[in-house]
Amino acid sequence: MSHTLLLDAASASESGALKCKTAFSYAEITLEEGKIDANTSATTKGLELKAIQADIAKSLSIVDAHLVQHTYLACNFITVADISLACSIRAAGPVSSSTPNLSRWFNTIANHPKIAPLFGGGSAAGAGANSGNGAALVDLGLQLSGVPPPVAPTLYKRGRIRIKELLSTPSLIGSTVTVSGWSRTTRNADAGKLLFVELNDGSTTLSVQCVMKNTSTGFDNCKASGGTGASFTFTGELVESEGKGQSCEIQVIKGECVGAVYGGENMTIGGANYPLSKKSHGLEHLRQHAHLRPRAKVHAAAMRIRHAMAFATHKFFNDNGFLYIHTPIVTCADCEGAGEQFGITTMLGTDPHKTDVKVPYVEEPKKKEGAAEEEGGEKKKEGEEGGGGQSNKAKKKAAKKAAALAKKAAMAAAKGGKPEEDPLPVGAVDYGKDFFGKRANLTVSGQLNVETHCCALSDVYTFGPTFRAENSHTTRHLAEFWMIEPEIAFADLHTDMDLAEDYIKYCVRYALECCKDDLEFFEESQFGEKGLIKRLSNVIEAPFKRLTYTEGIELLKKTVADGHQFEESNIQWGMDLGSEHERYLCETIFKKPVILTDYPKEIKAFYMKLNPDEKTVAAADILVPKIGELVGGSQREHRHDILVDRCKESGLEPKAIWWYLELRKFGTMPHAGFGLGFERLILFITGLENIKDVIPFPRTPGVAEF
Ligand SMILES: NC(=O)C[C@H](N)C(=O)O
Repeated sequence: MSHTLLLDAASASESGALKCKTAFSYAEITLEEGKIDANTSATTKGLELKAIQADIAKSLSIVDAHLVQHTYLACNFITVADISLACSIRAAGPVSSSTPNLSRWFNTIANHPKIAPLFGGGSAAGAGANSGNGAALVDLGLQLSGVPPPVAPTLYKRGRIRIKELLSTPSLIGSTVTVSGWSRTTRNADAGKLLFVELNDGSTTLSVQCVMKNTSTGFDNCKASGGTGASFTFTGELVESEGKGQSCEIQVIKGECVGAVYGGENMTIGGANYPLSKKSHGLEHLRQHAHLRPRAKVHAAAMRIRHAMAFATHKFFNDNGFLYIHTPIVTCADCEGAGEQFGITTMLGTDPHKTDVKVPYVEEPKKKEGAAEEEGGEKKKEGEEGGGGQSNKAKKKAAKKAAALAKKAAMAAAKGGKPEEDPLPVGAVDYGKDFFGKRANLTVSGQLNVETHCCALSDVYTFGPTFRAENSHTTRHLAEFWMIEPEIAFADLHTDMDLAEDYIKYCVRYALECCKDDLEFFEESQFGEKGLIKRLSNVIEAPFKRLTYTEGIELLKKTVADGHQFEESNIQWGMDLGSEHERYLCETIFKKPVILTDYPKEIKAFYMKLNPDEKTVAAADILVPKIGELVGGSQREHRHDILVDRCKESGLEPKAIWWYLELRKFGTMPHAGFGLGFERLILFITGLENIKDVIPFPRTPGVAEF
């Protein structure tokens, strides 16, 4: 591994402190034998062994300090820097107990499923290290998408440092730094000669204390800030803190109150009417101030985890060779067939107070002069058809024509071709005159669209907002929510669920590794969950329980027979399980995530593959403690004729999705996919209870204020 490459990778790290003199020469020094490897550069050879060892120890302690706040060396994922240093350390011998973070990091790298076999099980003292094996690197997946360029900001940095970086870089102690953010609290001391500002910039749940003396530039301006919520920029020296509960603080040289809080009477400076004052607020109060709630620790932590999970999602799928497909938000197909879509139209105009809005409707067909003649020579005088009157003969003819058209459309649909449109009933809203020329809706799922790309690009996923106009008032439903929907080619339900389980476990592992501070916050918070980190750790340790719907029903029946009461205790095969049943299975019976498969076809969507028993479909739901259903997926019905039948059985017009049916005509193949509700994943990870608290601006019936 080239040193230059390694140093480049390391310099992409947030901490420049990694660029020490010989840290990366470590690879080439056999410490145990006390001699210098023959490949070592001349410069290194020239150094005294003792000096080298001291330098290495110092370098490793810097790396160790860096790893207090970072999972990996350079990025939030394994890079070439981690692999190379891990290979070197493995070659050199056990990691010293004086560098516990390095030891934790090494174990993480060495136990990575792709690296562990190369490391002979992950022990630093084990045999069989193969740090320079090209084939092994191919196996690591590094070649699949190439190695991304290092993130090396040159233009946008603004000379300020984020508080997370500041608090995790001990080498900054003694240097001059600039921070910007919002005050959590401000406090005067020493008869007004000192000002303490607890500053947070959203990069971490922690704040940094900024101490201003009356001799610092901008003291009076900062003192008149109005307190909690004001925005500041401070420049000063980072020093070790004497106070309890914080490692360092900033002795401010120059401060500026950028935006004061005008929460006093008549918009004067003051905190009286600032809605997010210092005291702790309930979640409902925060929801009512959705524009300010990112300032609250609980929402900020939820948003950081939301970001991390979005990033982890893209990373997981990208690194497994999936392509991200942007499926449309406007659609004319109803994927779930549940009639719960939001329609969109431009026919109402843009002025909400306009009084003369007229929605076009389908009128009775008017007879044109000459047209009647063509159709039967019944020429009428102008005005005769006024009032909607048609002669019996004309009516019959129109009906005959409509019937013929309908037959033609049905035939075309059955064959899978693009049908001609049916004539609309008189009086129906004429969406033909609307923007898209037909009724359009906000999508309820990207699945049908993403399947088209699966049928060419193999493994794909979509991740975007979806909309359901259900009148649900629960803590688990939103009218606008985000869904991740992968679709895999040449795959059955079993592989589909393997993917879902891997993906969920990856997200949990990612959160445990990269969102430690925020998870600890939720563990402690009154709104979070005691034992959260343990619950999450358990999720990744054991396989999810898999059983069929039929087996699940039997277990629930037994539960009722044994005396347990559900709100719905009449458990019957064929019923749609309620959240109480789903939660009982995973929380009480199995105490872990449960994958329930093979549901009755009547309660599932038309596109799910009919099983050989012809009663059930190859569907699967993943039920998790606290939430209930987190994932819903299926193997898709890829046989054309059966799909058309299932479509009709479900009361859907095959012709409305003629293009979807055509996929089964041209090179069909087994494929499968699932949908995971993103907000439910965030509830699962944070331990929060209400879905409205894990999305910036929740949309529920009657609520779209912000
Ligand atoms: N992609 C999927 O399988 C998700 C499914 N269409 C749903 O909306 O729940």
